[in-house]
Amino acid sequence: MIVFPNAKINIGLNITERRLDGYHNLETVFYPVKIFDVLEVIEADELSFESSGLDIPGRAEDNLCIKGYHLLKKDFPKLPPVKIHLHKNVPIGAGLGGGSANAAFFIKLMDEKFGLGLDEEEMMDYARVLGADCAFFISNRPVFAFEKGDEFEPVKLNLSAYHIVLVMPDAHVSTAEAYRGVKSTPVKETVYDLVNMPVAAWKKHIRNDFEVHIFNNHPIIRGVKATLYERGALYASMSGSGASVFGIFETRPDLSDLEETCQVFYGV
Ligand SMILES: C[C@@](CO)(OP(=O)(O)O)[C@H](O)COP(=O)(O)OP(=O)(O)OC[C@H]1O[C@@H](n2ccc(N)nc2=O)[C@H](O)[C@@H]1O
Ligand SMILES: Nc1ncnc2c1ncn2[C@@H]1O[C@H](COP(=O)(O)OP(=O)(O)O)[C@@H](O)[C@H]1O
Repeated sequence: MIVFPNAKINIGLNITERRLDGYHNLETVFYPVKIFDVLEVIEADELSFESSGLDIPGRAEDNLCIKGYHLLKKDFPKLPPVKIHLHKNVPIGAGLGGGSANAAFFIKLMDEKFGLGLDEEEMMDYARVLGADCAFFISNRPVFAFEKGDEFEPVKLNLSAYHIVLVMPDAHVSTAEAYRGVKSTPVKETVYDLVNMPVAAWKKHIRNDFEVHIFNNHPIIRGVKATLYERGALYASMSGSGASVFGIFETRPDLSDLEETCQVFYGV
């Protein structure tokens, strides 16, 4: 069975407070975008994981798909071993939730392939164990996310009339690095309401709290955002903890100069 896990972008990201468990409470809107990995699972004699495409840092046994398998196996001991092949295309350390999407799609695939009978809420509970933004990819619809980024409220947001461009500069930001340097600030207006404004008004109101210190550590990312605005973006922002930056345009911009140093995805 083959599925195509997609990426997400964050529209607004406010870190509202540090929690007693070491995590942070946040507010953001998760929006799915059309950049895809390919994930194939077949029944096999033993459990295995292999990948092609982009190199995934870390050991195969730490891959979120394998972690997802062990998590399900605890509750479904009769699950047979599987061979997992992941073709990695979504940039890593990009703030695009690629690993989380793989894990969530793995859970959905296993549920369907082996008739586990899980409903959406149950699959989201498994996903939450694997990563804060993992549960979003179970429903994979635009949501306002709060608490650790793993509680959701649906939002009516449709950006299909726009041309979204995603730029991945030659920089890598780990989620842990991003949270270590962030300053939490209370929100005056919630992004749940702010996304109802016209996209052209977002620039003045919607911010990503990680940008301040990540731009200082990685000025190349600040430069990409500035370029997107110069080329006519209605709104541009780093996604999640970076390093990718997205721009929302009315029409496809010319970013051929950026393509020399960055990976550019048009029309996502
Ligand atoms: C920053 C965000 C924003 O959408 O996405 P990415 O940029 O990674 O895609 C998410 O909060 C990333 O969620 P996720 O990548 O699932 O994080 P996890 O694996 O659960 O946590 C990695 C580390 O980040 C920190 N962390 C994560 C989530 C959170 N609400 N508070 C935190 O402080 C913790 O130090 C944790 O050990
Ligand atoms: N299936 C996977 N795809 C990508 N990264 C994975 C996966 N499983 C585990 N990881 C680990 O998660 C880290 C973060 O990956 P990713 O989710 O792509 O980044 P981000 O949190 O910035 O969106 C990687 O450095 C890698 O070590």
